[in-house]
Amino acid sequence: MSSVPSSELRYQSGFGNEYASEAVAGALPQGRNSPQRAPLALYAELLSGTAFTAPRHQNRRSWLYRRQPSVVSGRYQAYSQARWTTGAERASALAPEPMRWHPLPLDGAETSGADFIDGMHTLAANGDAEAQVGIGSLMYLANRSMERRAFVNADGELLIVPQQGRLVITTEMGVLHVAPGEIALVPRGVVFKVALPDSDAGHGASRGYVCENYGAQFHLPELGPIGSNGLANARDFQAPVAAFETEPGAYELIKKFGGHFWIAPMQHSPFNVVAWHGNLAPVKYDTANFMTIGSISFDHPDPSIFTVLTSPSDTPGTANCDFVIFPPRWLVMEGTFRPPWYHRNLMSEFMGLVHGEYDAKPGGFKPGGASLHNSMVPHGPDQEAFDKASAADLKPQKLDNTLAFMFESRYRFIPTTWALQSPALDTDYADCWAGLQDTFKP
Ligand SMILES: O=C(O)Cc1cc(O)ccc1O
Ligand SMILES: [Fe+2]
Repeated sequence: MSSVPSSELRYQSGFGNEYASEAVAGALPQGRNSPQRAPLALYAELLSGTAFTAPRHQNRRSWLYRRQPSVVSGRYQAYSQARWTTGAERASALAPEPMRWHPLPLDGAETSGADFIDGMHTLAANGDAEAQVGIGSLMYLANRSMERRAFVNADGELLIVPQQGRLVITTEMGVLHVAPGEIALVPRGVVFKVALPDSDAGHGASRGYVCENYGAQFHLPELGPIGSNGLANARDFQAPVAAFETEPGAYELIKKFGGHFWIAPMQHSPFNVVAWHGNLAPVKYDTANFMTIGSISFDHPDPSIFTVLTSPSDTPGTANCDFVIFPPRWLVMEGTFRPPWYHRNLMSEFMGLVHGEYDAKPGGFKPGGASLHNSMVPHGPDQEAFDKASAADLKPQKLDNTLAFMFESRYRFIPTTWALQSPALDTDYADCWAGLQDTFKP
């Protein structure tokens, strides 16, 4: 990729703004998108991530100026990736139980020789990609970089949350370096590949979480009374600068299309975009830049104050998916039980832990694990957390060195058969609440 050393990597700042970048000076047409002959004998190609007629504030599209248009590729054949399923599997009734998975093993059969695509596993999903509704909650376990192999997803955008191992995400629009603690968002239809520099250097497998969003694109939440600053600030999102590969030779392009996988040979690199402009772009974001807001008086606020990105549904305020983080923060609430309350919610909650401890489950929820509390399934702090927080001296306390997150959806998540049969399923999860005795003192 015009091999850019990471120290020289540059990014464009912002979320959903009009970016513009050229890897070769003069490659971007000026004053129009589609001149009779594009500069430098490039082909102009439009990539739209929304309908042409989507309202202006939601409309996302970019113009790519490339050495050959995307349509130049070999024919597609079926490709097998049985662990990456799409949408809700409804084969059997699902018990209304809280569910949890231990960290998926990094040295298991799933990982060996797998790259980011082959190592993807759907744990739970809802909705239907054809209907452009719902999300999948996935985990990748991989130890091999994608080299002359690229991927494109027609079924949704991918929100990538690395948990172990850095990622180098080469996209048509340039390169993103993404480390645990950071996230990346790759729009539907953008071709990319993922290299695993830590795995390549012998530091073991790479693992992380992915939200495959079949619905409306993620955008920043409204801030309401918070005002014009705070939470994830648009400025802290980083889009790549244009870069293209120069090495000749063949590629494989894997495509996810209608829940099925396809593979086509290409005689050239799909990373051949010399310049681009527009507001549809992959981005990365460092969660360390999240301006966290909390209660400075009393009570535990709703976790919606931790929303980084939201994918709306057609019911206002009732998201297809909210991406919510639980970052390091101070707890200062007075006269308050500080961890999450016991609760039953309309919304369904899939959670993961990047590192550290989660305050509602200090022992049982491990980095690389996952939990699922579907709509109206009761849950809350485990006994250890309840006992500690009920007796705690309420001086200011820093929850440090931690990053949990939640994919929260209005639609119930259906775990996959693979996830239900996995040895990582924590069949004793509900025991963490079993000791909460009736201590009523009338
Ligand atoms: O269940 C959970 O751990 C997630 C969560 C956290 C919180 O602070 C409030 C509500 C909620 O669902
Ligand atoms: Fe919850």
